[in-house]
Amino acid sequence: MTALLSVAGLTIRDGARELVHDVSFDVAPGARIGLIGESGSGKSLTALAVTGLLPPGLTATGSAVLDGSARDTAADPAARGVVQDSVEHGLAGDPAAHGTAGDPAAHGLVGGIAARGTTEDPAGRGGAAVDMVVAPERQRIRARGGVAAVVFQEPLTALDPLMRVGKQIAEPLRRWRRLRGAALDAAVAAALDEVRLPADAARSFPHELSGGQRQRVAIAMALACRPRLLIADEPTTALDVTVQAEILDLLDGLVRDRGMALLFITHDLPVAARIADHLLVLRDGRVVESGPAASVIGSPSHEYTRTLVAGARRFDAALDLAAPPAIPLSAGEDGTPAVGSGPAPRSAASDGAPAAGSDPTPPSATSDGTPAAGSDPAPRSGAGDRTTAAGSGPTPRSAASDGTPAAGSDPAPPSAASNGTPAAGPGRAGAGPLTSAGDEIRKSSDGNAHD
Ligand SMILES: Nc1ncnc2c1ncn2[C@@H]1O[C@H](COP(=O)(O)OP(=O)(O)OP(=O)(O)O)[C@@H](O)[C@H]1O
Repeated sequence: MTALLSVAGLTIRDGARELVHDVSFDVAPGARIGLIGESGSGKSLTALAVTGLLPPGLTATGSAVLDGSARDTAADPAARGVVQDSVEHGLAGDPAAHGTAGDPAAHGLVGGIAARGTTEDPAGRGGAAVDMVVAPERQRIRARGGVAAVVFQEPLTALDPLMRVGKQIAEPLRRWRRLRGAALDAAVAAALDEVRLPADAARSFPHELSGGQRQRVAIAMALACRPRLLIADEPTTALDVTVQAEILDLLDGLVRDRGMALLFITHDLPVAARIADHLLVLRDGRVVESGPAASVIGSPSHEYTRTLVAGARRFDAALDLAAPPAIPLSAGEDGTPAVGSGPAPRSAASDGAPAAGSDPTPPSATSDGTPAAGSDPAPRSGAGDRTTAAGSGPTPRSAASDGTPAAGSDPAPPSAASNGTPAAGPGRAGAGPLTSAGDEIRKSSDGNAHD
């Protein structure tokens, strides 16, 4: 199967200084790859290089081929020759355009999608493979629009502060899918609905939305281009922990429903374990370990990965210690139901998005578009070896040589709190339904090695 993204020997330099060294991996259609590593390990630069958005001053060698040739031409306008062209607004999510790209202080750089606006590809070459390292900018722009879209950590700077979000979502739909009038309005409403925002959120300005709502808008904009690969660079890091979990759930569902491939960048192992099938562990600009998430987590072979896994286990163990005593689930003597015995009421999402099935909650703007009284403008600051991604064939990787649990594993079983409720990690969105890889973090903490 042809890879959607094939990265080979990617090396990124700042003058003579090597920031990313000889990184290689493939992302097959539908694969979910987690790129994990500590701050400064080169995750964001890798994402920027593969989307052709490296900041000025940095150079890349090697290749990063985005291949749109396998696109579904019936569903994909780009494959019919209508492709994205350029960043339209000064504030569109192109880090290079802001001069903030690569600035470690900016972390996620700027949020949103990598490119907006559309044009026609007169030659109808939207489906061609493009090496994002060496291709001319015009070709890279096409590939960004037609094949891959990016969601960054901070959505606010991706959004034009003076434009209602509906108009911002409409832009790629209008230009890219050539929708107009009622069809365009309906598509905007559908895009908002897909990210669980009510239709009248379209009339809000970005500052009238919460951070989670803004990230939903950025996701809607990214998906409007119908990309086959979504690159998400720490998309939940700037959000509080409950909102993180909701955005992760949303991304998880959208990627599944659309059959997209996902390159998910995070420093948070449980988050990566939850959303990715295959992990690449990056340290000091090098891939030190890669393989199916379950085996990387269950039997990490590199000392650095073992440290990451041990750290995640310690979080769970700490929560076990802090868990409240068990509360009996039986009814009280007076017949009142015991705490926790009833079904949890459905509530709106903590970022203000309505719970599935609930009535849409009006956003903070009134129907005429003016900010609602009391609406609170949210204060925001702004291995050298080739890896085959999940979905493109099994990657052999070694288990710990003697089969013993990883160094630093805690003896305490962290799999559930003492009252039987599932453990949840502080400061992370790993709570909730985990992939089997995520479960490995918990299971392997009982001292059993897993493969
Ligand atoms: N524009 C730039 N010029 C020079 N060095 C840069 C530039 N951008 C990033 N770097 C350096 O490259 C290295 C990798 O940075 P990168 O932003 O990719 O790390 P990261 O793993 O994404 O970290 P974080 O999780 O903190 O975003 C760091 O040492 C960083 O200081």
